[in-house]
Amino acid sequence: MAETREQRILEFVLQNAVRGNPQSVLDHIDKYCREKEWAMNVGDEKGLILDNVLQETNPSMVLELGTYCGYSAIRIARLLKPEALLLTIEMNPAHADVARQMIEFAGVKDKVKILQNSTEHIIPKLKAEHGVEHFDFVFIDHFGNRYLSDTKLLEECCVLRKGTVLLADNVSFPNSADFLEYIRTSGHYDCTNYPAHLEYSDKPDAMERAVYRRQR
Ligand SMILES: C[S@@+](CC[C@H](N)C(=O)[O-])C[C@H]1O[C@@H](n2cnc3c(N)ncnc32)[C@H](O)[C@@H]1O
Repeated sequence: MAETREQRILEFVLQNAVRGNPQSVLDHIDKYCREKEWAMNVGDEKGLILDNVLQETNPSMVLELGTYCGYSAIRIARLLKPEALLLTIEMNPAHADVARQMIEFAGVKDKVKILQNSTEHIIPKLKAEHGVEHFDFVFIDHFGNRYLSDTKLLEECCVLRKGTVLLADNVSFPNSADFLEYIRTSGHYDCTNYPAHLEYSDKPDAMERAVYRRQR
């Protein structure tokens, strides 16, 4: 048996899912995490909110903070239009390695670029080193204590523009309270809350959509 939970999720997918079929990969990750071992993927319930907000936005450039095993990256990539791209940032090399294999197996690797380092290191280099002009959609799903500082960093680095949609997961948890207060009261965003449940559980959780209102 593989040593880490993330490797065990990958092993289950490689043995049971259909190669090149993103939905089959997602379904098998959900099955494993519901039946065998809980894991911090956005999951199927909040995944539907992610799908809907992403499809409404119809983005060309997408950023994700927190790749983990690649579940949400695959969810996003499978809905992107042909020329669109997802950059996803992951600081843990073991997680990035699992995600790379998961994304390759799902057949969406041409749509996803994993940037392996911490968000605070990568965000300031997005324009100079990764050719980014701006993002149309940002999925914020790393650790709650970084949500506020990284949102302000995205603003300072001018990678948001009027209409950019931020979608943040796990906003019911106390360590993202400063983020919620900022996006709801700064006047920079129009916000919508989506009540849901923590992945693979019946505990309450929520996502927050924040549409950037400022001109660059
Ligand atoms: C909740 S998981 C992401 C789940 C993933 N978005 C999904 O739904 O499949 C959070 C991930 O963020 C990573 N992370 C936390 N803080 C980070 C930071 N400052 N920079 C980059 N990655 C970070 C963690 O290592 C972890 O893999």
